[in-house]
Amino acid sequence: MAEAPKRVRIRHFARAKEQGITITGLTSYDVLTAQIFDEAGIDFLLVGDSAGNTVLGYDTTLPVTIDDLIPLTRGVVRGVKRALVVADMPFGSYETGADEALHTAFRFMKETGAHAVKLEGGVRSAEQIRRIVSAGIPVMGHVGFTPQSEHGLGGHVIQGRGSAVDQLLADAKAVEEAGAFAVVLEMVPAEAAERVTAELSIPTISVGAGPHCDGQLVVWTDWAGLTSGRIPKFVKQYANLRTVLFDAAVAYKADVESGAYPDEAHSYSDETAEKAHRERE
Ligand SMILES: Nc1nc(=O)c2c([nH]1)NC[C@@H]1CN(c3ccc(C(=O)N[C@@H](CCC(=O)O)C(=O)O)cc3)CN21
Ligand SMILES: CC(C)C(=O)C(=O)O
Ligand SMILES: [Mg+2]
Repeated sequence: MAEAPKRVRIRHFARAKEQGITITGLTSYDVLTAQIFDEAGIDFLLVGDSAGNTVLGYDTTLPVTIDDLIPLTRGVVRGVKRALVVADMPFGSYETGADEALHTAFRFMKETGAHAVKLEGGVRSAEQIRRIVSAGIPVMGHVGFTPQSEHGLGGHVIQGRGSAVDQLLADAKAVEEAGAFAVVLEMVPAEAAERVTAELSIPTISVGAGPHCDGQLVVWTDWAGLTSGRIPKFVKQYANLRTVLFDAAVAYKADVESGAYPDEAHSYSDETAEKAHRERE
């Protein structure tokens, strides 16, 4: 998306699709990364329930609660001037029906200042999306591989292969018809994502869904080389923060143990001694 908008709004998502301008998103879970990504011109920040993996150390997103995500989302909102902030609704916070979904969306909007919410599921979540949108809250959909149903789907399985593209398309269309302003396609073949993107009027956002979507999104800790262990095949690494921080920690420990840190420049002294020191210089 061009730098132009002062603040990214859902109309800029629609305009980007019309004009063929690609939308860029990253996850964020704290104020410092939000400031950096916002200054870099990233169009939207998702405070993902992937925080379960990246912040809280769980193996899946299933244990993540609304109360876990609210303070993280608040931090991200405080860090942005331009980017649109999307709050991810966690597992167990919207599935029982439209009332529960709207109640959860209200909590995120009132308690965090986020600009939109996201929830997983196509046909099965259409009533929830419709109700939240009718209350004036923008919704981002999420179809294809939906991590909150990882056990139901039987693992990290690519969705929409072969004839399963029909179900993918039906889910994406249900999200669009329910009033969502954009839809995430996660872990689907590039050809299937291309077809969905062509058939929808709202922008598609790829998470491992190839180059033909209207936007791209990635979990920032994977992309920056901070995540330990395996990262999904679709992630390209743009930095190696794990090595940067490891080397810094090793150097710091060595300096502390040798007495090289803290030196005079990084210590306070008595005021009068400090003044005398300055006068000597
Ligand atoms: N750190 C992180 N990155 C993510 O992309 C992410 C999360 N956490 N948590 C929520 C979901 C879960 N997602 C995932 C998790 C794992 C794979 C993965 O390991 N995929 C394998 C192939 C499948 C397998 O063998 O398990 C791959 O190599 O792409 C993909 C998406 C995407 N989301
Ligand atoms: C992977 C993205 C789409 C997500 O839902 C998350 O980060 O929680
Ligand atoms: Mg999520």
